[in-house]
Order: sequence, then structure tokens, then C-alpha cells
Amino acid sequence: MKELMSVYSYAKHFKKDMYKAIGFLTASIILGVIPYYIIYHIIMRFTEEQAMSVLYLCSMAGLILICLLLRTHTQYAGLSASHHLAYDTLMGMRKRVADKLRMMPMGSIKKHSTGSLKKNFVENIEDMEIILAHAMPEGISNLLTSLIIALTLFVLDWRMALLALAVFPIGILPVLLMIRDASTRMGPYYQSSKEMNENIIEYISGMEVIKVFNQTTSSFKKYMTSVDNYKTSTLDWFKVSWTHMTVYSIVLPSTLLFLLPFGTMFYMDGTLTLGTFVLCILLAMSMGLPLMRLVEFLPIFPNLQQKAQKIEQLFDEEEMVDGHSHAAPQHYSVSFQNVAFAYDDKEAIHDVSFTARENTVTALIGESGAGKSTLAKLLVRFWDIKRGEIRIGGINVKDMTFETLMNSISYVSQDIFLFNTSIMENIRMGRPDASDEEVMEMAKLAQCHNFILNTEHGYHTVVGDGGDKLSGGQRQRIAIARAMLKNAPIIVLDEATSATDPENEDKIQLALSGLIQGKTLIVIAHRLSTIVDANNIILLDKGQISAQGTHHELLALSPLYQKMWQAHAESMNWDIATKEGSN
Ligand SMILES: Nc1ncnc2c1ncn2[C@@H]1O[C@H](COP(=O)(O)OP(=O)(O)OP(=O)(O)O)[C@@H](O)[C@H]1O
Repeated sequence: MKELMSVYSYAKHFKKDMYKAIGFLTASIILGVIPYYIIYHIIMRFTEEQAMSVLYLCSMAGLILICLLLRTHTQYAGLSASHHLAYDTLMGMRKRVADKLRMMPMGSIKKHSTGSLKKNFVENIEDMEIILAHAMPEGISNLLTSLIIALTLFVLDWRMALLALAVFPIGILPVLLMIRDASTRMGPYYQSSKEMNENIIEYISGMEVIKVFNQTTSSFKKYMTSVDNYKTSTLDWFKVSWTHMTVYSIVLPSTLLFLLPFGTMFYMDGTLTLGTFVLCILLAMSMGLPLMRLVEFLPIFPNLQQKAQKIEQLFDEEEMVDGHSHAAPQHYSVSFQNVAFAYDDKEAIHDVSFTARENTVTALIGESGAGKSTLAKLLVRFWDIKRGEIRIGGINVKDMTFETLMNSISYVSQDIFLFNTSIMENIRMGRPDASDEEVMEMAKLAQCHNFILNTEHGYHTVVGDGGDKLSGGQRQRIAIARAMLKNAPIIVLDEATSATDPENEDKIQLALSGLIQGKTLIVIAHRLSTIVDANNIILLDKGQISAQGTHHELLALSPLYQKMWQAHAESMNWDIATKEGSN
């Protein structure tokens, strides 16, 4: 229950809307009970053989009509307040999700599969609507109404009140059994639904691999098994709950079961007047529905409790602490000082120290898995380091606000992601206030203008999910244009031209060197020929710096660099040889 109540903390006007919803819904139920009281009066006048004018009967009918109209109106007002509260809360939760994801280290986000994140942040939050808009306000108003009617019955005749309420313990028993079963059955139900979500996303995302390796049958089987498990656990739960639901939905509204025979007995032996008897019957009948509605919501709670728990678990996950310094650094030299970092328990970076100075190009090189991309990601604070310091212009990146840090760096990662919108808008994300002309200017420098003009709608061509309507090299060049448009003082390019043909790569390098004035450029590259002119080359080996210096210094001093350069030169010769051979 604590988790469920905490859900409301995301609503802006929780109390005001909640009171309004409960107030109006209670009023609507009471307005539904008043006609019973009016009917009681008419019956009593009949039995006492009092004269009733047509005017009296018409005014009573009119009163009943007014009650019913007011009931509809208050019900509408109550539900409108409860839905307002519900969607206000859901909006608060979704905003919290967006903030949470921004503040979580990438490692913590990637620990969860896309399927389970989607389930948690989309479906589970959506499912909270039923409790926020219905279960809570309607449950409380039905409880209040049942209590008011029960109290009136006690005031009229305590024996009749007990007789009317006698069905309650019998009716509530199956509900309690359902809640008990739910605690054991909800686990497998929830797990199977999570697995199904994960498998659907994996099946769709992995379709290319599935087709190429002809894994359609086995992957489809995995997906279908999870769908089947979900079906089994859901039906399993329904099989149990249907029996319980049938019992309580029959028993709970049967408030006359004991009241009618025993009430007749009391009337016969003269301990109950006819008037009280009739009124008790009408009140007991009007109590059946709110009682039933009240109990109906109870079994929903364990299910939603599980979901609220899962949402809260994610919200409780570790966050990175935003720095306080809004001040832009005085200069943009980047320095790593004795930096160590571990993914989970495995240390990937050990004691790394180097400086990338302003107005220079620093290249990070090394074999695959040496830790180059990790260093780039640590600079943009996708993760926090374990030991040491990373400073920009002398300020520790942890002390800077994320906004200041992100304004300082243009980062092009290995995994280029483009949004499913036009090429123009994808590039403009680098600087949202850039004009079309500025976007095109950058596209020209990043060598994408010509291919963009050849696409179906030019700059207005929509690039597809993640940019999948473009080639890898085209995506890379758009990402470079986006980063260049941002015009941040530090540019980090992680294999940013690896899928680009050598001719375009040279042109991009030229454009970058034109833009480097006053900037700090850090490049990660496999092709050593692209970084021979770098001012400083950092050679990484198994997460450590093996050597650093210019190309000539490293050639003279580092056996590892000599080996890498030799391998590179051989591959270039082989490349030239095969090209000549084919001509
Ligand atoms: N998200 C992650 N979780 C756990 N380990 C990781 C993760 N990313 C990288 N690693 C590990 O950290 C080490 C350094 O990886 P990194 O990606 O930085 O290497 P790299 O030099 O950029 O390699 P490449 O040239 O192939 O891109 C590797 O051993 C890798 O397996």
C-alpha cells in the first residue's frame, strides 16, 4: 500500500483533486439512495391509507428525477476530477522517468533490456490509471456510502443492520482468498509478461540476424514460448479468480438474504414496525451495489502493488550527482589525472593520465578493447570514474552541471543514432536555432550535401528508425555535421569516419582542421594514416597508456606503435596492390 500511495506523490494537485473526486462521487451515490427513501414514504402513505394527491405523487416523481439528474452530474464531476488527478499523476511519473533516465549512468540503463524498460515505463505507468482514476476515489466513496447506510440501519434497528451486513463476511471471504492467491500467482504472471515484452523487442530488433542466419524457427519459438507462458499464467490466475468472483458477486448484493425472513419474524412478533421494516429493506437493497463496487477493486491492488514496486525500484536506482558550477571553463584543455574505471567489478581503465590541449588534435589509438571508447564516454560522464579526476579547463567534470558539460563537448559516438525525422532536423539538433542555410553549410563541410540532394526529398527526407534508410557512412557524415553545427569547444570523434570512403574522409579531415581553431579535438581512429599529424597520440594497451607523443616520437620509442604502424602500412600496400591488380 505504501508503494501505491507513493504513486500520488507525482501529482501536482493531489489533495484538491482527490477531495473533489471523493466528495462528488459520494454525493452521487447518496443521490442514488434518496429515491429509495422517497419510495419508502409513498409506500408508507399507501399502507397507512393516507390520501395522496396527484400533485404530491408528481412532485415525488419530480424529486426522484432531480436526484437522478444530480446524480449523473455529480458522478461526471467526480470522475472528471479523478481522471484529472490520474493523468496529472501519470504525467508527473513520465516526467520523472525522463529525468531519471537522464541522470542514470549509461551502465545502469543498459543493465535493463529495452523490453523491460518499455514495460515498466510505458505499460506499468499506464496501468496505474485504473487505481488512480477509479479504484481509489470510487473505492473510498463506495466505502463512505456503505458506512452511512450501515449507520442509518443501526440507528433504525440494530438487529436489521446486523442481518443486512451478515452477507458481508461470507462475500468478503472469496475476495480475501483471491488476494492471498494473488501474492503467489502475480509473481509468475508479472515475470511472464516481462519476458514476453523482452522477447518481442528482441525478435523485432534482431530480425536482420534472424533472417541472415536462418534462425526464424528458433527465434519465433522463443517468442511463442514466452507468449504461451504469458497465456498460461494469465489463465491460471483467471481460473482461480473467476470462481471467487462469481461467489462474491452473488453473495454481496444479497443483503436481503437474512434480513427478509428474520425481519418478517420481528414484524410478526411486533418488535418491528412496518415502516422501519420497509425502510430497512430499501436501505439494504441500496447498500448492495456500493458494497459490491467497493470489494470489486480489492483484487486489483496486489497486481498494481507489484507494478508500483517495479516502478519505484527503477526510480530508486543510482543517479549521478549533477555538479553546481554553471560557469563556463576559462579554457578547454582536457586532462585525465590517474583515472581508473570499472564496468561492474572488472577494471577497464587503470591509472590513465594525459592532457588534450586547446588548439590541438589528440588521438587515442590502441587495439580493439584497449579502452579508447571508454575514455571518451568517461569524458562526457556516461559513467563516473572510480579514482582520479577528469578536468576541463581545470574544473572537475563532476563539479560542472550536466548542461555546462554538454555545452562544452560535441561527441560523435561509434553507434550513430539518428531520429526518425528529416535530415534537416537531425542536423539541426546540434543547434536548434540554426537556420536552414547554416545547416546546409555544415552539411557541405561534412561532405553530405551532395548525397542529401540525391535523396527523395533532399533535406526533408525522413531517415527512418534510427536512420536505417541511410548507409553507415552517410549516417556518420550527418552525425559529424550535427556535431560541427553544435560548435562546442571540445570535439570528440569516436571512429566517426570509419564507414566513410577514403576520399570523403580526407575532405572531412580538411573541414575539421579548418574548424579546429580554438578547439580541443580528440579523435579515436583505427586507420593510423588519419592521425599521423595529430599533436599528441595516446597509445593505449589493455586500459593503460603504453606510450604517448607525436607519430615520429612513437615510431622511435614504442615497439607496440612500430608493430601497429607496420601492420597498417602492410594493409595499405595490400590495398594498393589489390586495387592495381584489379585495374
Ligand atoms: N558496457 C560495458 N560493460 C562491460 N564491459 C564493457 C562495456 N563496454 C566495454 N566494455 C569492456 O571494456 C573494455 C574496453 O572497451 P572499449 O569499448 O573502451 O574498447 P575500445 O578500445 O574502444 O575498442 P574498439 O576499438 O573495439 O571500439 C573491453 O574489455 C570491453 O569488453
